[in-house]
Amino acid sequence: VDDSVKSSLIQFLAKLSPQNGQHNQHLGWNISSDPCKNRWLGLVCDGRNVSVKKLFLDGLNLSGTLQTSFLCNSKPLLNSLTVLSLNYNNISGEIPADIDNCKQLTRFHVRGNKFHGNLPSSLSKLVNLKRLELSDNNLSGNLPDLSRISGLTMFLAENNKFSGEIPQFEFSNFERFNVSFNNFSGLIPTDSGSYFASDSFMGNPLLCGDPLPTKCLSLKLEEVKPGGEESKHNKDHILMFSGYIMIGVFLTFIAVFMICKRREKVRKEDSRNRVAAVDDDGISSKFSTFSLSSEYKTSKAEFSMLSSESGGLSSSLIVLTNPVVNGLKFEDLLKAPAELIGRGNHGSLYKVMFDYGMVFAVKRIKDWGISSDEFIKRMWKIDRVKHPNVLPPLAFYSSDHEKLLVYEFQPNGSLFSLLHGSSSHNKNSFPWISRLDITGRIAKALAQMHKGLEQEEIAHGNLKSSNILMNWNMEPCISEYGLHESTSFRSDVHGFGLILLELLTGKLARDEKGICLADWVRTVLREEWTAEVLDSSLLAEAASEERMVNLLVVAVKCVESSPHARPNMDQVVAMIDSIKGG
Ligand SMILES: Nc1ncnc2c1ncn2[C@@H]1O[C@H](COP(=O)(O)OP(=O)(O)OP(=O)(O)O)[C@@H](O)[C@H]1O
Repeated sequence: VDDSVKSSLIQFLAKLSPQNGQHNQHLGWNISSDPCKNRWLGLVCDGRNVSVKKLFLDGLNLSGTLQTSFLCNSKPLLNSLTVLSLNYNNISGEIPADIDNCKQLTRFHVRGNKFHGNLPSSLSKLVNLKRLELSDNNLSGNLPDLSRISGLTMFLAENNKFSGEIPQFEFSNFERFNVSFNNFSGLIPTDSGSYFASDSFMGNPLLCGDPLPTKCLSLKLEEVKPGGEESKHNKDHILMFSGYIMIGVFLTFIAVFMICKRREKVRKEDSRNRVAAVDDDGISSKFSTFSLSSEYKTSKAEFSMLSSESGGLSSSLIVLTNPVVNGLKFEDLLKAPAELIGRGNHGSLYKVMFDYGMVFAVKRIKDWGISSDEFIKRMWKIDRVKHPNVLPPLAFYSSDHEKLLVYEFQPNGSLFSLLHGSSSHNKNSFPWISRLDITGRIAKALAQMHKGLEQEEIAHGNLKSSNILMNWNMEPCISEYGLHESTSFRSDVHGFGLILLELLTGKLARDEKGICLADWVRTVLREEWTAEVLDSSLLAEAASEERMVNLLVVAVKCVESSPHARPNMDQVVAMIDSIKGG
């Protein structure tokens, strides 16, 4: 990477972190190293490690100003940068107009900062933009004509002070849309109501039309022609329109008031039902609930962590295993706003957010008959074995009835979502070389965990692609190690084999009809040993088919029906190393 790019990046970060260079140090950004080869944190490069593609600087407590000129006036950075993500910091000032020089941007995220002022009209020139996230700032004024950006699929702008009309976006393309709690006015664009519920529009007193309950009669104005007798009608209509607006405002206030009252009632009932927790110092604290405004096309539930399933915690032993949590208290965790992001066979997963920008993933384990003491011992044993590609729990809570694990939230999704999620249609972005790299890293991490926990006989127990998370650097991290009851190392090998098959075939580990991928691959290969099973996007690459087939052989060994016929993870690592070297 050019020296000019390095120095632009460093200056860009320095403006975001004005007090001192602590962030540069913390993230390893220094002019004598290479951003790609030396893996500067928060930065993702292209596969050849020559250009900087993505910047993820979320939740770092950055408090300066955004000086996009360092990125967007600097060649070749302005042509390579596709993602600029600065969510959950304290950045102030305005969004600079020269951002439009970063023509390749597909994602621009500044949620949860202190930006103010109008959005620059140049933002609408970012024609490659897919996701724009501006929520929870003090931004104001009219929106620029963002409907010009035809590929936009996500627009989140709730909790700002935007005014004027909502542009006529192509709502059918949108996965997420939210403009609630602003000062938008006028008619909600037609069709939007069929894609998004009232939650996406509420809290704008002058907004009317479907899907809000406030009926909108502004269309009548357009029917009035100017001049003569009609101008009297015109005035009448304007008066009538103002009357309707007043009624609309009144109704909206009533609706918002009723919703607040209902929430208050639910909150009171919840806290009454909950048991007061007593922490290690004997301090009593009540749990309270929050709920975030829903912004999902699919109706995703959002909760405080304990609002949905808790029957009350019977004990309050907390063990923090990692100082990264910055003195976080258990009750802080319970009080913070939380969003339920998954309910699997072995429990639920919540995304928990704090005011100061830390975001955690909290796993609540379901139906595991292990005693609290046993669980605590097990967690300490697991905590002793570390690998950079294994996500360690930061803290945990254990009672006989309740077991919670706190992890750092990983913003880039899982290997599962990368392979099968909505954005996975562009398989070119997941080339063979990255897939091979991921398999090598997971295999090594798993081998090390198996070796370190051999005596204790603690395996992962539920290895699958949704438990492989992509960290800020888009490196894979094994999550939820050892959280399962009956486990064996050879069943982890089977799980790993299935992940290899998913990576090689691009198919789900179990399809909609319940057919296991391992069975399907075995059936096809029994007929004829063929590369037909491989993901077509891999075959389309000019990469070595021989290496893919060799990896397929490893995968098939790993998913042997008899556990004894499977290799151990050390053997798997050796096989993958020889494929990589070959
Ligand atoms: N630390 C994390 N950061 C971000 N996302 C996470 C984190 N941990 C898990 N997830 C994601 O949250 C979703 C739900 O996780 P969860 O572990 O509850 O489900 P699961 O792995 O499908 O089921 P289970 O492990 O219970 O069988 C998954 O898509 C997973 O990839």
